[in-house]
Amino acid sequence: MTAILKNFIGGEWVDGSGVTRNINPSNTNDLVGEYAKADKAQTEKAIAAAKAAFPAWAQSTPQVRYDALNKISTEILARKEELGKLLAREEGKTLPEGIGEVARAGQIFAFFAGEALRLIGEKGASVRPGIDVELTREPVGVVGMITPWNFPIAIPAWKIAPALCYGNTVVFKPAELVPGSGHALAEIITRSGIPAGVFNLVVGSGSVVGQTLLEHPDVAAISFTGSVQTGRKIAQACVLSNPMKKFQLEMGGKNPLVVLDDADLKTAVEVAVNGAYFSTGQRCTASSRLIVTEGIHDRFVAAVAERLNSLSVDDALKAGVHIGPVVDQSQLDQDLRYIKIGQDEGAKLAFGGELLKRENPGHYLQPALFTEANNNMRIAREEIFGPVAAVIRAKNYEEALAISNDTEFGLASGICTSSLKYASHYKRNSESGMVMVNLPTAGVDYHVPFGGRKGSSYGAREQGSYAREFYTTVKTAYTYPG
Ligand SMILES: NC(=O)C1=CN([C@@H]2O[C@H](COP(=O)(O)OP(=O)(O)OC[C@H]3O[C@@H](n4cnc5c(N)ncnc54)[C@H](OP(=O)(O)O)[C@@H]3O)[C@@H](O)[C@H]2O)C=CC1
Ligand SMILES: O=C(O)CCC(=O)C(=O)O
Repeated sequence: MTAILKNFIGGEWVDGSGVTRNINPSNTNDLVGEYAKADKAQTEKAIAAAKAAFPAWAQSTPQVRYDALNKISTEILARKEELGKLLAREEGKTLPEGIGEVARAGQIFAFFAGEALRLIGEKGASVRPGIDVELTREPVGVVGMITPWNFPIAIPAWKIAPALCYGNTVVFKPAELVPGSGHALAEIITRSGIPAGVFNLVVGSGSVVGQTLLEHPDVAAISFTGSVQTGRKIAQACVLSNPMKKFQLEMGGKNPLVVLDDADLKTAVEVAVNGAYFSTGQRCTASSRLIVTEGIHDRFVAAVAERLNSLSVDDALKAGVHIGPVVDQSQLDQDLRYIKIGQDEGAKLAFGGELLKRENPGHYLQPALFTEANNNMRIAREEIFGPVAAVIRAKNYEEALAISNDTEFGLASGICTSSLKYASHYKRNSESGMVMVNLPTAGVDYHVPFGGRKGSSYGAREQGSYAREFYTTVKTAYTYPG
């Protein structure tokens, strides 16, 4: 029997009013851990603690914030193998992917440690004589963070690190499905020397903990990553709350990868397979639409199928595994539902899509490749969020670009080509927030902005120094020295 891991509220580890069980998707007999589940009253306590801690933290020096963030980074990086194993065990990413995600979280904290020292204001002259104008950035206040299950440490890191860096206080609600990495991160943060109340962890459901954060007048801002459906609810709640809350939403994608006749076939296949299927396709940046021109189409499809056939789908912790399990039964049901929808719509299932049996009971799905799909099919329009991609044939670059942009989403996009002309044109005309040339649509850097357009994102960009737009508010001060 392992102990129930507690929530962290106002500088203390506290019991919850229920328990969340964290199950390993590679082996559903394996209980990763049990976590105290917070209720509305405890969430309100966390908000009150964050509110009380805000004035002092907002006034803390850049050195204090640098030291805390740097300490967090150092511990995360020192423990990346152990934490990566926990992540792979609870979410189903492969071990190298899990370790990579943990390292990314450590690097994000290091980046924002430095960023704390770089935040300086601007001074200028007024249009009126004898008056000075100063622009400074101030923290926003208590920030509520609602995060998804697919990046259980990197996404919390890229919200919590900038929030603390710029002087905000935090109430963090990880996805209930994968509380382990969030809990481990919280433990590390509590050892960083930040004062009580500056950071609070409340594990619990979206409908209770999440909703309380949305409704509470003392929460100044909400940073959310997850589904479009929940994102819309969050937007409405933030606008209706009094006072209105600042919010940023990172939601779904239906990311296109264009493959042109002049692409290097080997590169295109690796880019497509990595972008569409690695991390079990459970990335908002995954390439779920492969838009391929006539001249390379058949060779590309055959080579992708051959590559998929060579991949090992198995327990995320086993050495040599390329693709781990789907995160849970409900996501697996969704993936299977869409595979059936694709077949019913007339697309051809050219590879995979079968449930797989492995040594332990887990949610194993063979990566699925559809061909003969068109862009009006539901499998080409709706986010599936699993190891499923559809190849759409295009006559030429112009048609490929039009199909690529014909979507309600606009997170990431990519093109494989050896033509500078088409690469440059695509970078300029692709309606997405992040565009890749001869690189997978998924798997981005941590020091530059992350975010999309259209239905994928709302509000200020995350990551890099652009994160300050969300986590600070600008003050314009006028002085007449007399
Ligand atoms: N863009 C992305 O990165 C992601 C997209 N998705 C998409 O969403 C689909 C469903 O995944 P799911 O996990 O259900 O996504 P959700 O959008 O439901 O969950 C994301 C986060 O929002 C919380 N939440 C849910 N409902 C509310 C609410 N009413 N108020 C406040 N917070 C809430 C969840 O809490 P709880 O702990 O209760 O789940 C979780 O922490 C996937 O199949 C995929 O298509 C999912 C994850 C990430
Ligand atoms: O592709 C990446 O590196 C990040 C993807 C992501 O943030 C997501 O899937 O939510």
